[in-house]
Amino acid sequence: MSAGAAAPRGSQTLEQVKLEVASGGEPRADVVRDRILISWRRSRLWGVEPDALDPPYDQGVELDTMLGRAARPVLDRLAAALSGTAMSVLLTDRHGRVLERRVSDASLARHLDHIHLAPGFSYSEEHVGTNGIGSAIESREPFFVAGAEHFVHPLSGVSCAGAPIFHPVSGRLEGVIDLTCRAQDATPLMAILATEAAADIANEILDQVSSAERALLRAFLSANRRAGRAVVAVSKDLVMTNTAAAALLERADHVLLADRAAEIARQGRTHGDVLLSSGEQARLRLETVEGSPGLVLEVTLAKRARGETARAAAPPGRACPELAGSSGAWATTWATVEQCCRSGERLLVTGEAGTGKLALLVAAHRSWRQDRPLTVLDVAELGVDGALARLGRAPECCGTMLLRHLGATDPRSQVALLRAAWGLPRASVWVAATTAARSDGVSDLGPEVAGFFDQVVTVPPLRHRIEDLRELVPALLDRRVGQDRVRVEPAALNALLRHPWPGNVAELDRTLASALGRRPTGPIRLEDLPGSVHCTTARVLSGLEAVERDMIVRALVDCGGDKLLAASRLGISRATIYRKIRGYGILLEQEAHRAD
Ligand SMILES: Nc1ncnc2c1ncn2[C@@H]1O[C@H](COP(=O)(O)OP(=O)(O)OP(=O)(O)O)[C@@H](O)[C@H]1O
Repeated sequence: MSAGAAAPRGSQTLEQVKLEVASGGEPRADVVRDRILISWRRSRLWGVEPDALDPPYDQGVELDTMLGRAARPVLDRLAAALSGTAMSVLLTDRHGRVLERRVSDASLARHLDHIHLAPGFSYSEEHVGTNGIGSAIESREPFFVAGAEHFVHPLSGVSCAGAPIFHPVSGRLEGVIDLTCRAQDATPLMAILATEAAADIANEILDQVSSAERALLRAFLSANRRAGRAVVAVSKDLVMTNTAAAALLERADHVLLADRAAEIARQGRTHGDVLLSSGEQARLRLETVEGSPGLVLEVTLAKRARGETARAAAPPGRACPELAGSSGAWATTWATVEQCCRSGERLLVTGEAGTGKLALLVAAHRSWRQDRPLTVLDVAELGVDGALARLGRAPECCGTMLLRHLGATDPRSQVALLRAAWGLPRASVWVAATTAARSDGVSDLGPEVAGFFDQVVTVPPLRHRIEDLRELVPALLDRRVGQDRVRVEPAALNALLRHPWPGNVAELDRTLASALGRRPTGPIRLEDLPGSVHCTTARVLSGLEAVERDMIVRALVDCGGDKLLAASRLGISRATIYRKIRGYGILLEQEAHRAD
């Protein structure tokens, strides 16, 4: 039986139209189905060649995964039902890599081997062009491709129908279930079967979802029914939002809320405030969920005076005049530091490395105690004995005493240092300390330390106030090369704005220094930025991997984003460069633009 969709329409054959698309032409839309035409255009952009079939192979297929376990009974049922027919069933991961194949017809099995439609091979659109698996992934919908509708000629002998499998709770794409047969045996029922099988697998996943996640889901649904306002559920791996929360929150807020909620919960509180990335101040109500480490949050915007704008409402004070940044989160932090400096309250400043903890304290000193001496004791550099000795001589200092990197020593020594500092006359010496907190908010301080301080403030990581980057970049460049001498081109700025900055402002400063090394007089372009900025992977790379990543980024940039050319320059295969691009999460120029 023929599915009919592959029949040529109009005077041109599908092959002629395809060749026209492959060479950059724009054929009449009525000659080929719209979805197929769009997919052909994507295939051309991926650099897929119509005559070649060269899917990359990765032998590390793992089936003892949530998807593999959920799919097994469905594959068994489907394979039993199709036994004796010339129809195959395949399961792939979310990147189109075949995980499992069931086929009872020996001749079809040989043909599938011939076209590499077998476990380990990737059938993503990026690698083999239009096909039921890769095109279902790209379109996020069931996708049927009949014979000659495949972009590459070697696949025109088969027809396939793929259906995406979505996680029933998080909505994330998990994989694809696909039915493939010889082109002449295709039937429209294939798409229906694949769609039903995908739904069955999603149900199996739901059954597998741990009881903790189910408890979280139940609590989320009940809060959603009850609250009538924005509700968010957060756990280590997932964030669920109701419609009101989805309208209120940006993607960056998800991390922000998860971090802030964990912080509030650690302090044993059920309410807290958070500054959203829009600049709106929001109030959080936390609900712990029995049987789950996840939390359900109700988010309410703080009330504003009529006519007041969000940005004006958020920062309780002005931004620090000496430092770059005017986001609400930064202004709030500065307001606390400034107020403590003014009143002499003893302050502990925590935050991830390089966020600007010391910079804030020094700026506060310059604003309010400029005429008095400033002493910075770096515990990491001086050691406990060195720092204690300097504190012993400190009574002459009637200004500001900053203990930097307090967590660099053990808890007993921390207390010894604080006792010594607390011996300084409070009326004349302002004492503050900084300590690093990891990205999960945990700091290296002993349990007694917080009790020494009047106030504790956490400097938000740069990724939580990423809008400040637009001010930080010119400020940091000015400091290195002088007023307005170098600017950053928009594509490069976009790449900087997309980077998560685990090393915060200090990492941004190093990145700009490295770019200036390449182009001292600017303007700084995308290709001047180090490899780390072009990548989205959160994995910590080994030294060798970092070198390899940088080489690939540089080759891609030199070749104007042409992956094939870059692969031949580097002497690696097309499949390898695609695998590396995906593995390192390398962001190409056109993708950086697309994010605008
Ligand atoms: N808002 C800002 N404007 C301009 N420069 C900044 C700003 N914040 C930080 N910097 C610069 O970034 C670098 C790192 O800042 P700083 O040393 O204060 O961070 P830190 O959080 O104290 O670091 P660590 O965790 O290593 O102790 C410094 O060069 C600092 O001058």
